[in-house]
Amino acid sequence: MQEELLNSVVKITKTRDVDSLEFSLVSTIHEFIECKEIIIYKNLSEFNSSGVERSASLRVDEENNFVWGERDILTDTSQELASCLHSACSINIQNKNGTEQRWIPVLLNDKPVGAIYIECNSLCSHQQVMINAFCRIYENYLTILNENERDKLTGLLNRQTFDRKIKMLMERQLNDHFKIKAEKTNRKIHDDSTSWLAIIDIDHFKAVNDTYGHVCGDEVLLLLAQRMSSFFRASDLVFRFGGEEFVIVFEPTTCAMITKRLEEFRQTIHETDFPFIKQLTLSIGAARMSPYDFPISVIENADKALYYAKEHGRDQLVFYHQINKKQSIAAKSDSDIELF
Ligand SMILES: Nc1nc2c(ncn2[C@@H]2O[C@H](COP(=O)(O)OP(=O)(O)OP(=O)(O)O)[C@@H](O)[C@H]2O)c(=O)[nH]1
Repeated sequence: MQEELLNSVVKITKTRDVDSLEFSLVSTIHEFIECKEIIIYKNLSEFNSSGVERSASLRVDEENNFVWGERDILTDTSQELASCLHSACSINIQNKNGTEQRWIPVLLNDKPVGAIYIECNSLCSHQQVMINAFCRIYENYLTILNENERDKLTGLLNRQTFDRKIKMLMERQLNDHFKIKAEKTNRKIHDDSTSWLAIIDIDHFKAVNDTYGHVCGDEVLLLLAQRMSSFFRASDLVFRFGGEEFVIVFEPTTCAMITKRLEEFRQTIHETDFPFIKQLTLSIGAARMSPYDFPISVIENADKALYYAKEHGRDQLVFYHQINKKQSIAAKSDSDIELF
């Protein structure tokens, strides 16, 4: 038993990213305690977003099959989960049928950033100690991984995390794509719905630093990052790519919807009063991300669109698929001028 326990600790601490850590914790708890359900919840308000995410989850169905759940953003949470996240205290309910439900808070720097839900038969004291120990190991390791995955200044996901997250997203998208293809006869498909990648770059940021100093520049970056986290959905991934450049990867949606969201954000920032500076403007380059694309080529496309936006007056959103059209229109009007 002791050897098994030690092996489990080795398994948990072997992971190198938060997603694998969550799966490792859930499967380890399940190995030692026969649970009906285990769920890891994330409190998104700790990452400047709203709501609660149901992250890794495992359920045992009526035929005793293990079913891993899909990630989901919850619009409504149970009262017990809400008070566990609010009070940072464990909540335990004993049911009449001999089962129990537990919500154990997960703390990061003393703040409740999530909770672990366990539904199982009544636990003996030895099992309770073990569960609490696993949760604390998870919490300690999460603190280290979180520091590695996030940018120190803004708290957004960092450049290093991008490659791994994007690979996972592309794999998921490809699976969904095949699933949808298989179901195509039964479902109405929005063919325009794909993922999108946008690069958001602050205009003339060097002037902000040069005029008001780096501390003010840092404050502007932090405020903009907070705005991004609260404006976009928690399921959209926001990265600080470096300097004053941010990358957002959007869940599948239509071109019309993504245009509306990005334009609204650009306009909101245009109208926001930042400390010291009168006005901050953004240039945005965006590109479609289909399941068969290489991430590097999607970034290159978004970067070309961003370059076009910078070259053509800044403070605007440009899509990669629009550039050729815009260029041929410009070439046409140039030749029209030459004719006269
Ligand atoms: N305060 C602060 N400044 C940063 C940070 N990282 C990069 N910068 C600054 O960001 C500025 C980027 O300048 P440029 O690449 O010339 O871009 P820009 O002035 O925004 O001009 P355009 O992008 O062409 O509109 C440089 O002055 C960097 O020093 C940071 O973490 N904090």
